[in-house]
Amino acid sequence: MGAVAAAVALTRWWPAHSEAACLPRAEASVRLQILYAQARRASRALGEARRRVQDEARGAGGALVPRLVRLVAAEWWVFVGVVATAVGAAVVSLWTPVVTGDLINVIARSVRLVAAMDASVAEALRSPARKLLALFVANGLLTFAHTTLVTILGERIGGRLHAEAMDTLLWHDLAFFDSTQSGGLAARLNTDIAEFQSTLKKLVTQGLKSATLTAGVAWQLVSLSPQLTLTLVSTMPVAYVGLALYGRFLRVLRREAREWEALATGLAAEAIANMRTVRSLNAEAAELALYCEARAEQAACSNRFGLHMGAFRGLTNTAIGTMVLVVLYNGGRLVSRGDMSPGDLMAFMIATQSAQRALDALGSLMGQTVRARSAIARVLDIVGLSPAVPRAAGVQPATVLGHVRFMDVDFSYPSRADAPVLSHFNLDVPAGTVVALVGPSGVGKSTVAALLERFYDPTGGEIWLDGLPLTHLDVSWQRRQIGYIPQDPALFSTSIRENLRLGRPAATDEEIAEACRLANAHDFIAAFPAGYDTVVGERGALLSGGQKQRLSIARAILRDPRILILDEATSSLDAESERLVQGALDRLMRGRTVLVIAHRLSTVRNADRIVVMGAVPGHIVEHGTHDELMAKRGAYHRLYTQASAGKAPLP
Ligand SMILES: Nc1ncnc2c1ncn2[C@@H]1O[C@H](COP(=O)(O)OP(=O)(O)OP(=O)(O)O)[C@@H](O)[C@H]1O
Repeated sequence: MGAVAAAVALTRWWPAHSEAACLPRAEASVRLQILYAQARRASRALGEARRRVQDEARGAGGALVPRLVRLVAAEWWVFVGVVATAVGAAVVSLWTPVVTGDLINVIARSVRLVAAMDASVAEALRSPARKLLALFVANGLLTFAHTTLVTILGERIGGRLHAEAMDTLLWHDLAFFDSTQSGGLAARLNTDIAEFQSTLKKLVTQGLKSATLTAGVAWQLVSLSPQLTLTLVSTMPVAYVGLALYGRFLRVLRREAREWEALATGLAAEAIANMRTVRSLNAEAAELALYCEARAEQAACSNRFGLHMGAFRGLTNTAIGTMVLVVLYNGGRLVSRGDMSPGDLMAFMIATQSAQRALDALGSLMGQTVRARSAIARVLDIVGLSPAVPRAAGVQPATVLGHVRFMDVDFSYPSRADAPVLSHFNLDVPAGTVVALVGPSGVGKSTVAALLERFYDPTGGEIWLDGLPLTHLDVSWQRRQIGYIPQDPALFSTSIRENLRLGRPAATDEEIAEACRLANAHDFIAAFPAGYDTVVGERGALLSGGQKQRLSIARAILRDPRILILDEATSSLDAESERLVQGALDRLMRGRTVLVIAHRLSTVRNADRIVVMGAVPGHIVEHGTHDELMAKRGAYHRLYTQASAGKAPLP
């Protein structure tokens, strides 16, 4: 016990005093604890989601094993092939020594009779030699087929899991991503699926082989001495229960290590993705400290896991050794009473050793299975998530005018359920009009846009499009009617052409070029050596803010939506870029319903209606046209005059 405690202390001490200890750990620790708490919360949320899914599906295969069976059953023909070839190869290896023995017996006999029966010895040798050759060839063919099929099985199941997890994530609630580290999530999916694939392959290769060998040897044992076999079998449950309990404990340790690992990978991904910010804030050392700290925690957990895994394996060996001893002891008594010959006892012990080797292989495979089980549980947690906004349900009206109404809408973000952002919020945007939302930062302007996009559902009240609640509409259809131009448009790291095609996959090159002309983007694209095939870098890093904005407008033109949301679309641009972008926007806005979320009041003067939001959640302070609001000399007038005089930042 003392040795184990000392080893545990060592595993805690070692990573903390490695390289990471030289770094500013104090600050890193605080942020890390927060991140870890967040990761645990996300993991708990996933666990809860899993339990919910399991409860819902209870009886229809919600638990892990039935879900795994379903996963494997989808590839049943490959699986049957894999099992058949593995069992076949094991049977061949059980048989090979028997036929080899026959051959040796013939050779032994021939040594005695060679002088008299030369020809018949050669004849007698032929039959076992042919059998042995057939077994070798069969073994070769089975090995070839098995290896091929196992690879196919692993790749097909892995591919299915990747696709299902990605499909779930692409449709899942944004609230989930608000509280989950995306880098960690992607990494976790990759490593977890890889771990499951590799264990599955080992299970159906070594596992099946060892299991078949064990069964074959068990049969040999029973035929040698049923009494001794009973002794052997009766000692097994004691060892098994203890080892199973230990296995459960190991799973918990493994999961904890994986959580730290996912956190560390997420931190690395986040730092790499935000490299410019890291550099400009001189945050390299802090990020490194944070990363090393997370890695050190992961290493401590992994070391603890390794320690207990060692103990687990040691216990397994001791348990098996003890079983052998018990058998030898009882066998000795049988021999002394004359109930068993010494030769049979020797054969029994040899067979027991073969069983031990096979069980040993199964034991170490079980260790890996423990890891793979938690890995696949985490992947299935993700696959089992069900979004609050159903993906394909509801009506798809034939025409859309674009009349939007918010009626008594209450909303708070799921991650901050106790902080209402909108309460009893009302807004009417008639079809074809431009409504601007203005007000101080943080009053919920962007939230209104997010709700209209149905990124979240309101907690109270309703949002209507052309007189139909959004919850009655097919969400994909609804989003097709909306073009969203954010302040910092997201571009993918592919060519300009492919980025624009995201707006309308079927768009021709001519249509793309026309949209870019309307968006004042064609000239700058044509000036690039690769033109429309220019790759824009991650998140469009190789383009300026104004260029990205104009591409985003061209994308919206291609989409041709009835409703437009402009979320501070020109606020971060210089005067020349703003002129180009504003020109493009004016063309795009014509004849559509537009919701403008404005920072700069100068950009909303021409709106049909301006809605001023106040600090009380969802409270509309006043609304009207620019002239009406200026004449009222209220909140808008105050904001406008302060902003024009440069006394206050524009809201
Ligand atoms: N994903 C989120 N999860 C939790 N809270 C959020 C989230 N997004 C915004 N909030 C909170 O909701 C409130 C309203 O935010 P919102 O972005 O809608 O304000 P805004 O008026 O658009 O602000 P700004 O003009 O600065 O963009 C803020 O208190 C903000 O902290």
